[in-house]
Amino acid sequence: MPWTGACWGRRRPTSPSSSAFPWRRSRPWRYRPTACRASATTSSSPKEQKLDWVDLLFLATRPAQERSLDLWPTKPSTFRDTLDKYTTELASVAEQLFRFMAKDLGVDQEALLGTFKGLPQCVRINYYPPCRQAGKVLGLSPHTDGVGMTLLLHANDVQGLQIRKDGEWFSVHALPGALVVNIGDVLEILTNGKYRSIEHRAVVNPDKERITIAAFHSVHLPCTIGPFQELGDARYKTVDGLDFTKGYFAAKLEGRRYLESLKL
Ligand SMILES: O=C(O)CCC(=O)C(=O)O
Ligand SMILES: [Fe+2]
Repeated sequence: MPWTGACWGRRRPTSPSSSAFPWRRSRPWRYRPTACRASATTSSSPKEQKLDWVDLLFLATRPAQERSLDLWPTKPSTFRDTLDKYTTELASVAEQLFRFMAKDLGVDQEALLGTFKGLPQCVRINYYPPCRQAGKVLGLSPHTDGVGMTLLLHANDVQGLQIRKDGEWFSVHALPGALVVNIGDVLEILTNGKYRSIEHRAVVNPDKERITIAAFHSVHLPCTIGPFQELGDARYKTVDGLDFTKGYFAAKLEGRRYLESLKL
């Protein structure tokens, strides 16, 4: 997403120790409010407020000058290099997918790619600890991604992603090692609703920890986000890229979906 820097986030009330996240032993939690979404799930009353059952590490990975390397873990020693290589490969996958989509839609490839110029990218590494009362918590509450496209890897092949269709939740059974491609709000606007951004959430496993890596591919700022003219009468307002980002987070904090307000 179009944030910069990095953050250490803690989004659940208790925090059992874990060998999967060695940096947790060496550093206290650190927050950079300007660089992360550290909000808890919103609800009508603070008493009912629930926190997501997830520990997360959020890092800006592209463009390279946006990286806050001081916040990139140094343990294991392969972490930085591996993340660098992995995210570089993912950016190429995202570019190819954007090209295929443009071809499929009959819109100019370069115009579509121009919105994502330089392939700005952030990564969110999610660690969902097991929870005996899994039915009472959510790993990640329902949301849509405020980006073009998210590539999600089930790093330890434990399932838990669900999508909402026609008001019902369905489990996604990701193939081992496969990337799940999530369409984000920006692509829904650009494609005039031909590609729909999907509402999703993560549930927690009672016995197994779950680790996922979400790579968000967001717009290049400054830009404007609006439907391609080739795709018929606009069904969404055109909005400035920065205003979109602000609107997305403001609405999210209030438990609303910003995209709805952009529909014509
Ligand atoms: O971990 C998952 O299954 C979903 C992650 C996700 O939706 C996100 O990080 O935005
Ligand atoms: Fe998501």
